[in-house]
Amino acid sequence: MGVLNVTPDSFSDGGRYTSLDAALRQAEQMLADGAAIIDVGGESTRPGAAPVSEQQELDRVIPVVEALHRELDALVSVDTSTPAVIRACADAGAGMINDVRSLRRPGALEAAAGTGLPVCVMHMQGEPGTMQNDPFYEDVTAEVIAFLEQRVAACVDAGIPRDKLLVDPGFGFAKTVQHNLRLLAELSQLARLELPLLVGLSRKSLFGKVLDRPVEQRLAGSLAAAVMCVERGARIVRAHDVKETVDGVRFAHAVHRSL
Ligand SMILES: Nc1nc2[nH]c(S[C@@H](C(=O)O)c3ccccc3)nc2c(=O)[nH]1
Repeated sequence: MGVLNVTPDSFSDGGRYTSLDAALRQAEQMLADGAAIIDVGGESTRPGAAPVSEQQELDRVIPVVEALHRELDALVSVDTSTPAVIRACADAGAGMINDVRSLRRPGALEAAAGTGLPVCVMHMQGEPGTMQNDPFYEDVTAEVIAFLEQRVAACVDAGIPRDKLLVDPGFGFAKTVQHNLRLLAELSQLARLELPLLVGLSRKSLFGKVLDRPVEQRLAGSLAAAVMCVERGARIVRAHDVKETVDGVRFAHAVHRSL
């Protein structure tokens, strides 16, 4: 899953793709590099980021989704929590909803159910603006699993078939370094959910803290983590550096096929 940030303040490519043409070129490159999905995000979930209005999010995301669908026929995932954006993106040709808030906003469950699209639900405590203020867990892995089970049940109750759901532990969302490391070490336990596992670690501050690397020097750490996640059952890896990540994942698969 290649990351296409169309927010002016997304931390790793700060607004480089605000122009539609640049976004298309980047998406085309990621597909050529082996991405199966392009994840389009119009709301920066950076801690402390200014909230984006619904219209701003629509203006950023819809033209990109339409162009990706029309020009590249790509499987487009939309990183949004906003019901109006969920509906508009489905109409514009999006193929998947990726909501870091797990459809907890009022109307989001109904909007997602109405689109018939696959949905990824992700663990996060609280909101991006405050989530890193001293997050606490008795057992982070058990609590992430319980949260995901609860969101899966809410989606099924809202009419989203279970076979349209994916789960994601939400690395870097409301978690300390220790929480993230523990969650990765115990990632195999999420197999209990019996749903496809999506992970997103690419270039996150976790690598800055553990490896003391700035965001532009986190490829090695991100690749190590991607391979570790695949070895522990991850089926989709959300990444900025698609070409390199695809090679790492392909190599991990080759090793597993030898068994
Ligand atoms: N499903 C799924 N969707 C995601 N969207 C993101 S935004 C994140 C980033 O690093 O891109 C981010 C976090 C904080 C600030 C900026 C960007 N992370 C995930 C993830 O881990 N899983």
